[in-house]
Amino acid sequence: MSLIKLEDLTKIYPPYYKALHKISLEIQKNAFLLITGPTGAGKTTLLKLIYAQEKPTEGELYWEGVPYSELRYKDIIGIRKNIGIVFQDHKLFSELSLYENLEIALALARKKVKKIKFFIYEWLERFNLAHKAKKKVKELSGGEQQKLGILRAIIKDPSILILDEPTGNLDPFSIGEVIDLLIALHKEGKTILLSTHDPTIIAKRPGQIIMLNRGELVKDVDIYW
Ligand SMILES: Nc1ncnc2c1ncn2[C@@H]1O[C@H](COP(=O)(O)OP(=O)(O)OP(=O)(O)O)[C@@H](O)[C@H]1O
Repeated sequence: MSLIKLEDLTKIYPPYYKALHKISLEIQKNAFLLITGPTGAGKTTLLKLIYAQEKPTEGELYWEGVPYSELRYKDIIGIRKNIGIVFQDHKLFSELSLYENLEIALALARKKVKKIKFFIYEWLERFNLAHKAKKKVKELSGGEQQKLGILRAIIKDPSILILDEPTGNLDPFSIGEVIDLLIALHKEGKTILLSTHDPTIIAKRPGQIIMLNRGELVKDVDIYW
């Protein structure tokens, strides 16, 4: 059974803007799915529907076979515990340090960690940010903030990572670093859903690539490339 199934999903924003039109897709556990397509194509909307942040106008989503429309609030909270999400505008606490942002992420996820300082520094090291641990987020470059946004999503150890354009502000070197990290996390068993325009990431082909255009799933790019 697929982890997440989308069936004929249509999303219309008021008054009548069709952001997605009859999208059907199955996402398996441990998939690495790249969602690409031009700006305004519906990529963010698709990820919001999967995260249950928006509801479809028509169609249905299934989580391990259970329709989203039958999920109660507490079930949705349960699902979200398994998901680490990286927003386009990363939503970090800019007056707090990198270390404090990660500490808060762990506390909010109610993740108990022995030797928390060591744990956080190990992750910062893996992202090449340990030397900046005590700096305030507002003192970081845009790219460093994006890396921290990804790290904050990963540190609570979710089984699924949803990343919406996570490399928008990054230089080519940092994009390479981030994609290699995501590939490593995928090998460790994570399911990764990533929306991107970035040619470097698409060229790496870490998994299945789908393309949206004006809300339509125009092609499974895997078939053509
Ligand atoms: N809350 C909303 N209300 C009305 N229209 C919306 C809303 N959110 C998105 N849209 C519209 O739906 C369409 C799809 O938006 P979406 O953000 O999903 O695209 P995208 O592919 O992620 O674009 P980008 O690559 O620029 O982030 C756009 O035309 C957008 O203006």
